[in-house]
Amino acid sequence: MEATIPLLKVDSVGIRFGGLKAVSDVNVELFPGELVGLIGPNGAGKTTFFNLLTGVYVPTEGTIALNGENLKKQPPYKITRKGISRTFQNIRLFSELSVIDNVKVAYHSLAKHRIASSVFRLPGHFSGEKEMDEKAIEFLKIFNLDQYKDEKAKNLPYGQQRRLEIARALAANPKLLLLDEPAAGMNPHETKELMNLIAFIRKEFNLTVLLIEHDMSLVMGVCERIYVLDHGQLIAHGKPEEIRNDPKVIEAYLGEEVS
Ligand SMILES: Nc1ncnc2c1ncn2[C@@H]1O[C@H](COP(=O)(O)OP(=O)(O)OP(=O)(O)O)[C@@H](O)[C@H]1O
Repeated sequence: MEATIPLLKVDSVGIRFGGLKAVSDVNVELFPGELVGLIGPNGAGKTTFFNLLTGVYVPTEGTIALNGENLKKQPPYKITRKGISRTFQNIRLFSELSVIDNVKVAYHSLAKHRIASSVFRLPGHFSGEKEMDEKAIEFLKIFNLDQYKDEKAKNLPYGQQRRLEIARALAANPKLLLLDEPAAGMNPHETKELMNLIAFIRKEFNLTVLLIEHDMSLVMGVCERIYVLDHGQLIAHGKPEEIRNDPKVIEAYLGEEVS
């Protein structure tokens, strides 16, 4: 089932902020095609871990390798080019740009570092604006957003903005997609649709997906494996049923719903 060579290998990674070990001695392996959850109580270090994977923070200890290549000290735009894309806990769209331009920005982030300013210039691998538009509309169609392509991103309802963020991340052609609470603020119907969509794009684009999510039943329902962080350390990892019954996880979530 699992390939023997991990797509992502995180070895004893950690980072300190002053006296606080926000992430400490974390080991994670993701294999091609997996859909894996990263859970943990508030302040456990989940978003910091994503920031380490994407070059926003440089680890103070340990190594991160994508397809065997060490990513240490690579800036975020280079890591995106190498195949790691993400969404953010708090939506970070270019709110004044149109929906389609928000997707096209992803192509430019592949071509060069100057993102917002370069929206109307052409990266080398597209022969023209028309081809770029067509490709962007293909992505928007997958997320049922094509009819809003000329709307400013800020005018979309919240759930659609969240979907647009994923469309943009996907347009950067990732191997590994990191989703930081993609269903936050969505109603149960939108959440279910989103999870189906994530399952669909994973297959369609041969993605590996690492998903931070607070909704336990959702994580347990869609993820094949789950890592659990608490106070910056991994306290458990395994299949959903193993995680659900793990005493350390239950203790970390004391008072919260685990299943
Ligand atoms: N840039 C920073 N400087 C100082 N402390 C930070 C910084 N970024 C994160 N932290 C701290 O690191 C710890 C982990 O934060 P992080 O946001 O990664 O947790 P989280 O698991 O994503 O939490 P939540 O579920 O609430 O989003 C927290 O104590 C946070 O205050």
